[in-house]
Parts: sequence; structure tokens; C-alpha cells
Amino acid sequence: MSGRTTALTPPADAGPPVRHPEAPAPGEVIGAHYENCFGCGAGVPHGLHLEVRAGEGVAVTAEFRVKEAHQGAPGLAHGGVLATALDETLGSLNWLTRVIAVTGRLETDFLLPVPVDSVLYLEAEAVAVHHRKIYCTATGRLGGPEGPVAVRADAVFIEVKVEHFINHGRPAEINAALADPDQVKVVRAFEVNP
Ligand SMILES: CCCCC/C=C\C/C=C\C/C=C\C/C=C\CCCC(=O)SCCNC(=O)CCNC(=O)[C@H](O)C(C)(C)COP(=O)(O)OP(=O)(O)OC[C@H]1O[C@@H](n2cnc3c(N)ncnc32)[C@H](O)[C@@H]1OP(=O)(O)O
Repeated sequence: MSGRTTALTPPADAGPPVRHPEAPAPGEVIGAHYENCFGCGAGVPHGLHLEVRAGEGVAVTAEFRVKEAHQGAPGLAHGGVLATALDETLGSLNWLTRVIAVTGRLETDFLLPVPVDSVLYLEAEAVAVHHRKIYCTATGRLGGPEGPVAVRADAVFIEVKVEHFINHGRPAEINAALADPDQVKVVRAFEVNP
């Protein structure tokens, strides 16, 4: 066998995800990783402005209120926006492992329509790690933690170095990010072995 596998099921020799000793405490709000992130940044007027909280183990929760700017059909959230909310919540698991990782694969099920103004209660959990691959899963419930599951996703994130962004991002934004002390603080938090 050769070539990469993008399967969403961890291989038999995958290990458990490990919570970093300095991970935010359960219940603590995890700040935005980048001010101009469409998922979590305060600097994006029509962004999702997701507020993510650390959970127990390697898990997080988040809330997303659907706005008019997020519509696909009249009065309903766009599926791609909902996938983004799941992706962002899953990406926030990085903060608990202190591993920078990007989405390699995201498989989403849309189970119920999600109206504008509703609040999607999101939960994400890392389930296994195999070398650079992190297997994780997320749900979005309508209205609150006890609401019906409207969307769900399974994903594989791939660990990368900070150079991934520096080498591929548009220089204007990369240079601005590297000149911003708050952003540099975020990057430092991920430098386990500087
Ligand atoms: C200076 C400013 C820095 C700012 C940022 C700083 C810090 C960030 C901190 C915190 C972040 C916190 C939160 C983030 C929250 C949310 C963000 C949302 C997440 C996203 O929205 S992020 C954007 C979308 N995302 C991409 O933009 C990825 C584009 N893509 C690539 O950049 C490459 O494609 C890459 C790197 C993925 C792999 O490339 P590569 O060459 O490094 O790896 P390679 O091919 O060797 O594969 C190695 C092993 O991964 C497996 N593998 C590969 N590809 C796979 C796939 N697609 N699916 C499943 N498995 C896959 C192989 O099968 C092999 O596994 P095996 O060895 O077992 O076969």
C-alpha cells in the first residue's frame, strides 16, 4: 500500500489525545487565535464571533448565534457557514493540546435547518492521535446543550509548524501578525520546544 490515507477512522495503533498541562481550565473562555479570523475574530464584522470554552479532557464548547449575514436560504443559515462553525470549534481543540493543526478533512452532516437568530450550541472533542493526525468530532445543537442535534462533523486535523502560515500566508497579513505582540503571544503559547 502506498499514498496518503484520509480516512476519518483512526488506525488501530492510534493513541489518545493528551491535554497540555497549561491548557485553559474547564469553563475558561479561549480567546481568538487571530483577530481577523472569520470564525472567532472580533475584527470581522460579519464573522461568526464564536466564543469557545475549554471543557474537560480534550474537549471544547462554543456558542454561535446565526445572523442575517449568514443566510443561505431565506431565514436559514448557509450550510457552509455551519460547517465553518464546526471547523472553528474543532480547530479550538488545538489550544488544549498546544499543537498547531490545520483541517485536512471535514465531513459534515446537516440534520436540521438552522434559522437566523437561533443559537447553535457546539461541542467538539479530540478522539485519537496518530503521528501528525488528530481525529476529532463535533456536534451543533439547536438552542442549547439539550437541544436537538442540527449538524455534526468528523474531521482529521494535521499538525503543522508555525512556518506553515509564514510560508503560505499573504505577506501583508503575516508581517502585520508578526508585528502584533498579542499575536506573537499566541504563537509562543504553541512553541513547546522553541
Ligand atoms: C504568524 C501568524 C501565525 C498565526 C497562527 C498562529 C497560531 C495558530 C494557533 C492556533 C490555532 C487555533 C485554532 C485554529 C482554529 C480554527 C481554524 C480552523 C481550521 C482551518 O480551517 S485550517 C484551513 C484549512 N486547511 C488548510 O488550509 C490545509 C491545507 N492543506 C495543507 O496545507 C496540507 O495538505 C497539509 C498540511 C494538511 C498536509 O500536507 P503535508 O505535506 O504536511 O502532509 P503529508 O501529505 O505528508 O501528510 C501527513 C499525514 O497527514 C495525512 N493527510 C494529509 N492530508 C490529509 C487530508 N486532507 N485529510 C486527512 N489526512 C491527510 C496523510 O495521509 C499523512 O498521514 P499518514 O502518514 O498516516 O498517511
